[in-house]
Amino acid sequence: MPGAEKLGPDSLDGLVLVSNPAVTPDGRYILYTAARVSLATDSYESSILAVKVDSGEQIVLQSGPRDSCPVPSPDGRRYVFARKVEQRDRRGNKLPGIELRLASLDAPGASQLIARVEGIVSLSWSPDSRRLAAALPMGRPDEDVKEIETLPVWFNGKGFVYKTRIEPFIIDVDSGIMERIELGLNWLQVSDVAWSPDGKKIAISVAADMLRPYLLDVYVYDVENGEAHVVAQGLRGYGELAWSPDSKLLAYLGHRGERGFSSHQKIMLLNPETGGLECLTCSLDRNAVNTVNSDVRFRSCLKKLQWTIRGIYFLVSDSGRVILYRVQPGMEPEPVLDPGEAVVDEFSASRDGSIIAYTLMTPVDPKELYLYRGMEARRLTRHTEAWKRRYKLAQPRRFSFRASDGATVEGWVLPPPEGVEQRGWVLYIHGGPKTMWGYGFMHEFHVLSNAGYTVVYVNPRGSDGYSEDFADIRCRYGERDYMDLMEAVDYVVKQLGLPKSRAAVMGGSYGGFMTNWVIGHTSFFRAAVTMRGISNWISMYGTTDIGWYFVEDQLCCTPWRRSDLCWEKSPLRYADRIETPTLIIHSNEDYRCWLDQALQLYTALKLRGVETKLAIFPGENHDLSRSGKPRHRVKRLQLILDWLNKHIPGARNED
Ligand SMILES: CSCC[C@H](NC=O)C(=O)N[C@@H](CC(C)C)C(=O)N[C@@H](Cc1ccccc1)C(=O)O
Repeated sequence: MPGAEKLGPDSLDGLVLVSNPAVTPDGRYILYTAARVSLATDSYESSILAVKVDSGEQIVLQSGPRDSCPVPSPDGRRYVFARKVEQRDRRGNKLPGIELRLASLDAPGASQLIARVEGIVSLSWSPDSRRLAAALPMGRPDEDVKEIETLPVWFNGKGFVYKTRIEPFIIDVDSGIMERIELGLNWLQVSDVAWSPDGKKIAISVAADMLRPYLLDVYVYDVENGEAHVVAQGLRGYGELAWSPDSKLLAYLGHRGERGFSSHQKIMLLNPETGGLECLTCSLDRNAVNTVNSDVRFRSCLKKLQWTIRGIYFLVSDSGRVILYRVQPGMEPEPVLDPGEAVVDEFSASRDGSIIAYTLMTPVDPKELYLYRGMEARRLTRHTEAWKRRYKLAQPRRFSFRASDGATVEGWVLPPPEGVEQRGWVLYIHGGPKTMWGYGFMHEFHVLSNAGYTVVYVNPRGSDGYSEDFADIRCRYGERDYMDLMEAVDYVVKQLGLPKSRAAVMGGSYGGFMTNWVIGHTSFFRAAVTMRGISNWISMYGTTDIGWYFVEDQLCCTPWRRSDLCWEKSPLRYADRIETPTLIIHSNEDYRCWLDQALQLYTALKLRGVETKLAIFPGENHDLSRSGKPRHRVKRLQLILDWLNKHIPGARNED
């Protein structure tokens, strides 16, 4: 029976975010994190729980409130986890602080501090369960005047990183003694570490070229003699690594940059002896990672690929769904767990691959923990059930249409729930551009739909979930992607009967860029909300964490090479055409798309007399809508609703 309460902005309160399903290698326990959103404490209160696979019994391992990321040991007896601690330097600047702790699965509660670190990028147990390979960020910014000689200066979610190197270590878990693995590099950012099953080697993927940090080299470190040698160079992508069960081969998650940052992530087989590389998933022509958008996720430390005796497991984004796949060298990739119109969000497999723990979500179900065994899927938790019972959630409907160049474009409409009067509708544009809308749970969409707005969300060209060619809009931002979106608008008006005069457009990041672009090219929409967006590619280039290489790759220009193109593709260039009332939302620590992007648009609209408002969220970053402080998230949603309600009048008979 659906509940009667309206799902408003503050319905975030009490929602439990289930994440990090980590099965012990022997398949006896599944450890996971449950984080409760609390408006009272303005935080995510996270604890670590476990389910006994055989009995289904649930155990609280760490009651929190800031514990997450359990990583079980190979012998299945212990686990390490992260405890967030508040740290400040002498001047009171906030510093990220993590305690890496060790606990026993037989004695819930008790835990022992291993190390106090600034973050954890990657962890991998030694097969004897006595040591950990770790990639840890080292080096803090100057407390007062920042004296900077490197790039990037800052990084979204991390702050000033100009002195940070991400270095590989071996940690003895019982003594806490940390030993640095020397790779002989001056500047390095390790992205992953993987200890081989025979215990002899640690594979490390690392960026060593400060000006091209997207280029990754793979090293193999010999644990016995302490020597490291390069086995592959100049790879790209996520850089995650997994050893074959016989410790002879490596699986590498990434690509060779065939289509720059528009390339699909692929599972590549790397022979560390010969340096030979073979693509195992190219025939799929789908991205071998999960890129579906959702705003109900919590920190997870699970690997994105895992090699068991049954093969290499990984997720695939496909037409809004996320499917668990497996591939064996020399064979074609095969789906293992296709959830239908749903998303397998994260997974882990037992050593023999017979047990798979995963989280699953649908557009109307926030994430819960599931178990897959013997071809059967079983739900193990019900953390979100009571929350769900309070509200009425509408079901989205999928549509597709043939774009003017013949391609098929997919989208969904989420109407208001039964009994809620339709006020208007919103075209909501996703970020990336290489992410996808689909079957992920979007709390924000339900807030809009409960307020009477049908949400229209479309995967235009540039999106993920389709072929690599579909995702590749390099040098052509604002062209085919814009046409797909406006053709979708035409479709929902003509075919689905959405009212022409009560439409708004909104989006974040690339979706914020596109919102700015849309209002500079049409006055169709009554209101716009642009969030964490881009208005000027020239200033974007040099002010952000990834700007200097992402802009060149995607826009094909720099401020001094083909700058005319950067400017031609900048929404600010068309500011004199904008008539749409526009709410601009930005965070003052957004180092992905810096605040100058919002300020320039705001100033232009103000001077031109277009109705506008700028909301700056202090202490928040690019991820405000997904992991910002709960009260800020509520405030943000309220601002959006107020703007829509003001500019989309409920004039029902206008069309
Ligand atoms: C180093 S290449 C990856 C860039 C990245 N793409 C991921 O989707 C990205 O941050 N893109 C921005 C726009 C870009 C700065 C022009 C973006 O649109 N981000 C999206 C996607 C995203 C989703 C979840 C977490 C991070 C990014 C957004 O913020 O919604």
